[in-house]
Amino acid sequence: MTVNVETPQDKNGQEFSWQSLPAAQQPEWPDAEALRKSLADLASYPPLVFAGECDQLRTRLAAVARGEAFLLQGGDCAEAFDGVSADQIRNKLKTLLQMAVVLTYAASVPVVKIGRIAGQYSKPRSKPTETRDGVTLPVYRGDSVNGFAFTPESRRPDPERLKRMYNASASTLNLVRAFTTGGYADLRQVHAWNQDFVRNSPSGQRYERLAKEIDSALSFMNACGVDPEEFRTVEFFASHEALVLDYETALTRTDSRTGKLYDVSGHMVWIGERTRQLDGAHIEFASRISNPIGVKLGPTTTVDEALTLIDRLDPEREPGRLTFITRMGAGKVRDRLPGLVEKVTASGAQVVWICDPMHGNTYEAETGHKTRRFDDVLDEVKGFFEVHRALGTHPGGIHVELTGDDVTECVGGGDEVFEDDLHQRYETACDPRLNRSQSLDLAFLVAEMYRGQ
Ligand SMILES: O=C[C@H](O)[C@H](O)COP(=O)(O)O
Ligand SMILES: C=C(OP(=O)(O)O)C(=O)O
Repeated sequence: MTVNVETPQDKNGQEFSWQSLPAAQQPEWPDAEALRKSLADLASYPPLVFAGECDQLRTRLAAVARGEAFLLQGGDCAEAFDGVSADQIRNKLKTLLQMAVVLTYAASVPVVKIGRIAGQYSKPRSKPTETRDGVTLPVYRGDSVNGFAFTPESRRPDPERLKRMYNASASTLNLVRAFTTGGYADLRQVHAWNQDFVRNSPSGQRYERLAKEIDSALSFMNACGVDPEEFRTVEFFASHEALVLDYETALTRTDSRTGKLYDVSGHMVWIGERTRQLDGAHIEFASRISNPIGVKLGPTTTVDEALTLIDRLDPEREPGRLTFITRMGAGKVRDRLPGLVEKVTASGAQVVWICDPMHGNTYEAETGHKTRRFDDVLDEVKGFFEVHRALGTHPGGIHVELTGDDVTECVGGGDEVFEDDLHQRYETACDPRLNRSQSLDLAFLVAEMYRGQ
């Protein structure tokens, strides 16, 4: 399978259709010539993923849409260039693998695994600027655009960063591929993933008990002569928000097999709540590429918007093409979700429904930290399951912001973090993430809900 490397114009040398439409949340690059050079370089770089892999993911997501599998999508709120280290990548992957094992074993369902990884470097923001002690600077928009440090130099958008994003994504993906296919993700390693964790965490101990059961099952199968390849490697996909369209456009290429466009910066990309305007560039972009697409749906989404998004993004009604990632908030999910699911289902579309229980549940703690309560996260997932149960539709998965490190960014969980603890390890560059223990807690609770479904 090959993908041609073409410049980011269509075959007639014209701009792509989305390039003339209004695009929300784009950086104001101060140096047009530097931007042009960066994008020309990016357009000459090899693809990060192959079109055939994106198609494979679409097939897996079709199984989720049919109710035969569950999607686990998770990772950092914002990846950072200085987070591209073997330890950090391994910890994130380990957490996702442990969650997937819990879900697969405890809920007896195949789990499709997608990281918010190897490309999640750009952030939409509520305000274009940030003010501290009377000084106002451009807001941090992710490492792909500017620096987190609060100085004029650091906050100046720099298009060289787009190339750093490509390189950081390439290194990350390379290591992820090595971990998932090179022995680390072998199911016989279920204990090893937990080794540094088990002694001091209730969820780690619970996981250890489950790992022992898996071990016995594996030994039994081995004794019976069953040792399939699926136990040795893990299929893992990369996703990010397609936000900075200059970058995504430079990585959009024509698949030589089919002549179709693919965004080869990640297997799946999603369009965020702040950029899903029906007449905007992001939706037009998503409608032209053939990757599996996600769209975030917040509590103000109308049925008409959802149906129009389906017409625009999934005109062929192809299961696996479109994933709706709902992020209503714990207090609204039971009220806002049923109408959408009911009308979309009645329209005949077979989308994947997954729940992002993070973005509708953010609040500011008294300490000034942006945080989320584990109980709210859990309650939104519960509400999501309740709605789908009542309508007889499939609760297809979860989309979570998490890290493999023991940060203190969200409050609650079995190994409880209190608001007063938030300052201890508050390391996110944008929104608060579940730490490893909270992520495992969530996986166990979601597995119970799924079984109950
Ligand atoms: O991750 C989501 C958004 O980028 C984030 O919630 C925006 O945060 P802000 O409201 O601090 O700009
Ligand atoms: C910005 C994000 O979410 P939303 O678009 O739902 O606010 C995100 O998932 O990083």
